[in-house]
Amino acid sequence: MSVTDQAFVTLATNDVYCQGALVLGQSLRNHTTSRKLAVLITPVVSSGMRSVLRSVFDEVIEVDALDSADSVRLALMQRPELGVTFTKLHCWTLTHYSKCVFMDADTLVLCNVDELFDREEFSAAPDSGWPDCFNSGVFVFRPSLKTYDLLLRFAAEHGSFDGGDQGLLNSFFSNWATADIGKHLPFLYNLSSNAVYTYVPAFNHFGRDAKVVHFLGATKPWNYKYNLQTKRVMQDGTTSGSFHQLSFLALWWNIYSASILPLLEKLQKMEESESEECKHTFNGVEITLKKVSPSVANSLQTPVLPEQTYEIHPTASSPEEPPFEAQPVCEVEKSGSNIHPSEPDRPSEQLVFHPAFQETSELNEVTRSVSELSIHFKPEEPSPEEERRKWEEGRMDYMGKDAFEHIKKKLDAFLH
Ligand SMILES: O=c1ccn([C@@H]2O[C@H](COP(=O)(O)OP(=O)(O)O[C@H]3O[C@H](CO)[C@@H](O)[C@H](O)[C@H]3O)[C@@H](O)[C@H]2O)c(=O)[nH]1
Ligand SMILES: [Mn+2]
Repeated sequence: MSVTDQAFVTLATNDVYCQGALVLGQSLRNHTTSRKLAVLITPVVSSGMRSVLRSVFDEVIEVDALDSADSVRLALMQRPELGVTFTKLHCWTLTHYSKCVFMDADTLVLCNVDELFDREEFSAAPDSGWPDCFNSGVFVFRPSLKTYDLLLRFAAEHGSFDGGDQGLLNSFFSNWATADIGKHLPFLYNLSSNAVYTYVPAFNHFGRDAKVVHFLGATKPWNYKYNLQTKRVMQDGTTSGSFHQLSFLALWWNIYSASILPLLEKLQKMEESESEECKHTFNGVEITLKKVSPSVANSLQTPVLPEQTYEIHPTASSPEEPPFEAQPVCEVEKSGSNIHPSEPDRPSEQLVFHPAFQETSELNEVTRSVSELSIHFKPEEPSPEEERRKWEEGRMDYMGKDAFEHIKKKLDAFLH
């Protein structure tokens, strides 16, 4: 029975985070939620991505990155670092819902979590870094313009101790840690993927009951590459991960390749660039499918069946990026079913067929010839005028291209 006045809400301020929102939305659908799905976006999200979002979410709601409550707005304009934070707060304006569950775009549900709607505002799970604070990646709230206004005022007045929404919300709902244990969601509803290795025995003991995985931190699932043949996440040389972490990442990519990629293809026939790869290009995002050259593909000895555990053939992927081999990640199907034996959308059931290649090749050839899937963030180069304006406003990129070492290099080049 569907409940129309309650919703899961997420946020994607750009096309990159949309990839996460889509996988989250699809995971909620796969586990047959009875609630509505809503996504907040900002004006920069491309029209193509919006139409893909609409096929997964019931509502795609555009909000301004900085708008609303005029008196507070000015004060907030002085604090550009609160921009994204502020955008998350817009979820309180969704007053056509009586109760909502906010979920970060970098979360993924592993089973139906509709029971979260039995909780009251403000319920959240402890943060693994500082358990007296809650993590703001999953929380139960009641939309209310009054609360929204109070939050904006609070933000303008006090800022955020961590510069993000989590610090702000923890200061605002400051009695969360002590007032009502009913508002402490079990950690299983917001399992940070790094907790998998920070407390291994606990993960081994409780992890099978995980309900929501949260890929918090700098490296998101879409920053990895995925091998479609082996259904493994490929290691980029700088990341290491435990078996379970990689399993969760593989699950993310499995949903992405099985359910999201076909939606993107429907929208836009894959652009065949060189013979080697196919690309989807959105606003600042490029989704790439790399093909293995036929000779390499033919050299694969093992038939590619998703249920099978097999060794990765090193030539199956690009030489500079060896697939992750230290852990038996190909067992992701098994590990998944260990966690929730009865869940329907475990990776093993999902096979990816790429229509762009189907016309020319047989099934096996398809899975053999499409090898690597990756998403690239391509920020648009700011114009010289824009750069100059930033300098004049004192907004240099001290850590990046305006770092002293770079400026020194330029000076040296100039003086020589
Ligand atoms: O450019 C961005 C950045 C963030 N988001 C949204 O904001 C959420 C939070 O950002 P995220 O990158 O997921 O942050 P975390 O790595 O999860 O870090 C923590 O710190 C954040 C800032 O306080 C909190 O929002 C998170 O809940 C908390 O887990 C994302 O999931 C998205 O929904 C965007 O849409 N665009
Ligand atoms: Mn997050």
